[in-house]
Amino acid sequence: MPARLASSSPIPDPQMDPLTLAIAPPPDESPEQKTRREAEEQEAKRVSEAIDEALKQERLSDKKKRPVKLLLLGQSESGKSTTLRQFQRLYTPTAFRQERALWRSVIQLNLTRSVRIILDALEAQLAQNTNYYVQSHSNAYSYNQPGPSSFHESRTMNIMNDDNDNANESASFHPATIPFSDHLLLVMRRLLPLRHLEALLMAKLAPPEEDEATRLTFPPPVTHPNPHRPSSAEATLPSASTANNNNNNQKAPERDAFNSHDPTQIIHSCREDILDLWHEPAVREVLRRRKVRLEESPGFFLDDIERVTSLKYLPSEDDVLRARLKTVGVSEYRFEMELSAGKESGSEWRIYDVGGTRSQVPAWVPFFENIDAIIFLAPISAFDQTLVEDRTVNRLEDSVLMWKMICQNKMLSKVDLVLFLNKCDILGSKLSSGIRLAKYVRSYGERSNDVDTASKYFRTKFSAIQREYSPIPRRFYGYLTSVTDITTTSGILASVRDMIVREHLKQSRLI
Ligand SMILES: Nc1nc2c(ncn2[C@@H]2O[C@H](COP(=O)(O)OP(=O)(O)OP(=O)(O)O)[C@@H](O)[C@H]2O)c(=O)[nH]1
Ligand SMILES: [Mg+2]
Repeated sequence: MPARLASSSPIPDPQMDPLTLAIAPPPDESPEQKTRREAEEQEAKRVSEAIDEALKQERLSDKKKRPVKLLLLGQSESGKSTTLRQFQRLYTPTAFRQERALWRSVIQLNLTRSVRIILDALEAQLAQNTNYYVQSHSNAYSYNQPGPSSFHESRTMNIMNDDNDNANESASFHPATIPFSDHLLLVMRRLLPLRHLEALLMAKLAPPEEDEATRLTFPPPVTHPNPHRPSSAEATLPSASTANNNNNNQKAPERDAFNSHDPTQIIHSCREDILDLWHEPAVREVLRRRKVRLEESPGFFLDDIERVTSLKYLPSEDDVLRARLKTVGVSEYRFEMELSAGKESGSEWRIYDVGGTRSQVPAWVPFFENIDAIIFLAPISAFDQTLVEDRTVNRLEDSVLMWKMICQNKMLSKVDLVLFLNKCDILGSKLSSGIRLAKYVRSYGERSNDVDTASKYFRTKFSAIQREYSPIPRRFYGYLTSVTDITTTSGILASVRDMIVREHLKQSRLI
């Protein structure tokens, strides 16, 4: 920008600073010289003002072009990546549909893991059966002695698969045992290869230090010196961020990965046994007694065995939303929002999806800058669960602490907060199965143990924390969600999008 010229002064003041003195008119200036000088000064002033105006316009249009930035926060398994996938499904539907095939391995791993969890529970039960059988024979145990807590709640069952009739008879009175039919034992044996398959898929979809899949596709074949130890860079999720330009990954990774150990083949050949296992009443009883609630766990596909184990299985949109793939690091998803009438800005969006485990929380901070809105997910169904990374911490308490931390963060004081009280579907099934919320959340008191009352109670609590902890008053939007549900989530995301675009536009006009 050119320096502005001082207005004329016929007699220079000797006290003036050197710059003013230098540009002051000469003391002996003639009337013609004065006229010319004043015209030049006018012109310079006009140019200076034009430059100022151009800069202002440029700043304004930069701001208008600024992408809308949305950050997804919340603890691990709260539903951040699922929410991101819902955005993808709604706003880049073609890419989302094309990517479905890539999810097959992850879903196969999810299913295989559920089977392994059942096998583990059955083996533990078998050991317990055997234990009581041995005790009944060593005469060292009286059935009248107090036992484990489930002991008195359980109904009496027989130990089967025992060729000693007398022993079986005496153990049959023990309530902590559950009968295993010969067929069940056979099914368990025949499903053993799935343990190996789980390990094989894990080696492909997760780095060695992780115990869950963290990447969608297999790493490129053998560019790394040791193919069994992928680098940590490879461990980061290839991510939804590449929704529009990820087509290179689409060359059916399974084809080259397992020639002789094709997971699809292996899983398909186990189909009948998996079905038998899942529908066996004794298995359900073992799971019930051991409080293994697979239906409410991430990546549950046991109600879709026939479909998921078919040789031509292609994941549906719903499957992709229900699949579990842990986020490591931060993934960015960019997309163009269709322009609608009257919306001159906010067409480019960037959504940041972060990993939610505790060790990853510090990595969120750099993404707090220039954010338009945050969607914070609190899974309210987790009131009776603890964190995977720290079994001493209750998940609901952790969500509340994290919510306080976000509300009171000064860098975020002007950011709009959207709260998704998520997993309401699981909350509903837990409460209707008889689990009492008040047992875990004392302040819930005598309120009715139903999903409507409970979710509204949580909304009031989270909203009060927001009001109390925000450094300055701000806009807050709270929703009760089940983000795996396509119908309800589409409506909620459309409202959230409209709100964010409206506020983004207002900010652009404030410059
Ligand atoms: N039933 C049900 N399942 C849900 C809901 N939201 C998410 N899930 C499932 O919960 C699992 C975890 O969800 P993610 O979206 O991976 O969780 P995240 O917050 O991204 O977790 P990290 O990546 O570890 O931080 C997935 O299998 C989802 O399908 C919900 O509202 N209801
Ligand atoms: Mg995630």
